[in-house]
Amino acid sequence: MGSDSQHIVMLPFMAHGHLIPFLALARQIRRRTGFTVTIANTPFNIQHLRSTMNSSSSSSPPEPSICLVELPFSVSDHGLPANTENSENLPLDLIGKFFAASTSLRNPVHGLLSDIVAKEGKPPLCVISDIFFGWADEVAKSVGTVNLSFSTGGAYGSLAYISLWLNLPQRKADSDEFHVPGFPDSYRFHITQLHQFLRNADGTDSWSKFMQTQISLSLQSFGFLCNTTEEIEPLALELLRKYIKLPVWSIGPLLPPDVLNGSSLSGSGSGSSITIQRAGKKPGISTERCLEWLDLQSPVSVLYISFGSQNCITLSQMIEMAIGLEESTKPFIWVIRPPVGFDRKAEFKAQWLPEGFEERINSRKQGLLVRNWAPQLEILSHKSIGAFLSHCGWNSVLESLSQGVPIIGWPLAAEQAYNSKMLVEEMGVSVELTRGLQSTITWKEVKEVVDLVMEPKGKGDHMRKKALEISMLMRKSVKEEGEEIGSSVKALDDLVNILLSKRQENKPIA
Ligand SMILES: O=c1ccn([C@@H]2O[C@H](COP(=O)(O)OP(=O)(O)O[C@H]3O[C@H](CO)[C@@H](O)[C@H](O)[C@H]3O)[C@@H](O)[C@H]2O)c(=O)[nH]1
Repeated sequence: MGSDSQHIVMLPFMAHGHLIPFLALARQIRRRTGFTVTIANTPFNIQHLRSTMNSSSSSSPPEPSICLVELPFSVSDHGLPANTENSENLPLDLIGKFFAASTSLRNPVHGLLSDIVAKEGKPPLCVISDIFFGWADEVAKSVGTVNLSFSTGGAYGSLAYISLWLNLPQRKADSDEFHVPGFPDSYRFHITQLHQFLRNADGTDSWSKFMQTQISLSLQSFGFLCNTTEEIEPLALELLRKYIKLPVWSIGPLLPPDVLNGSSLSGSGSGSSITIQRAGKKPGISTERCLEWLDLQSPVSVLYISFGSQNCITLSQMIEMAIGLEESTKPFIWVIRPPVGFDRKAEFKAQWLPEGFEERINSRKQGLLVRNWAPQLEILSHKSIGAFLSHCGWNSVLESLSQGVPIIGWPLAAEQAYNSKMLVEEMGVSVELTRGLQSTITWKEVKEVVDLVMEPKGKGDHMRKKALEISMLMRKSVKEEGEEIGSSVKALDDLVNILLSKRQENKPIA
């Protein structure tokens, strides 16, 4: 597909779990089409994206540039403390304010799109906006283009999230288990799978109002993009299409190119031969140190533990987890963030863990604690990794499965519990340890599940086999050359062709 001086504008929500796949999609569009791609966001997040892109270009072949535009956004105008332009540092009680504040980007986005029209003499080919930015549809239409709503989740998780917020079926349920519109009758969701915001929602509270408004507006878009593939979520995509009544292009998994184009998988991972570019955030440990530590471990023996870019567990849950890990004697890497209720930027404190824990696991060479941020993809792609204890954020799920690594789920927020449900019930690549912050998990339960998955010739082997099959399907879906172009690459080509032909016909496409 040749360059045709077209321009696409992308609007991610201000959270790492959204910025990362948006950037991957921007790169994919740029590589595949040569179009100009602009990502617009608040100043902090633009700086983050800029440093991610700069750090990638040092060892990879140079990539065509993506334009980054800063939109004015003042946290104090919205009653938010300093340094909260990204969800990572927000305490739970301010998350609602943060979401509400995001609607203030509407006018700056309108200004940006109008400037593009004035400068280029035509509107951008399309806007691709986060599902939380439902207002972007009207803004796109007002300058004569279309909006595509992009869910950075998978198809199953997105459908559950959309339907739960729009219908609040738990309100009408007469038991803890209930049906969610859009899913077959036999699929039951449990009240404990809903985050407290959703559990408390009654349609009049501020969360319901935000979610119902933004999701409904998003569903008026020209189409819907989903970070998944036809191969790994065929049924969920069918259900999603039927439910939202919009064309859905599945253009994932959106991962750095080397992750899926790298050397063939062996065992649980592709080994450290893959160079994966991340950053923008400083790891709490150097990648070299992590890989050196992993090199000392046996293949498929290490448990990697992380709860993503913004979630953390409670102090008592951390203590039980630590005891369970120590008792299991299995090697592990654990990304430690301040427990719930502590300052999100607090320095690591030994009191968060049982007395002498770090010294003991260091002296036995059993574990490695990483403060705040780990080079996750590099870790997951190392051959010593046997499983990932994860909150089931969708990027973590895709990254884990792309490396054939099975999952121990501990969903905490957003659509994570629905992802976890699918990983267990549909894909057979995960066991759920527990869910939520209310869970009174004990160290014995931690040890039991870790043993179940990590013992050789145990359940983990079966899950690993399934995860490896999924990783192969992912590779197939992003194949860019040869006779069999992958389904996700075709989906992106198809979308671009539709947008271009509408424009050439000079038909109004909104
Ligand atoms: O120490 C860390 C922690 C995270 N990451 C990266 O950060 C991203 C985290 O994304 P994800 O696993 O999806 O978790 P969240 O940051 O929690 O993502 C939010 O966005 C996702 C996509 O919409 C949703 O699925 C989640 O529920 C929502 O919490 C991944 O790419 C990780 O590789 C690191 O590199 N190092």
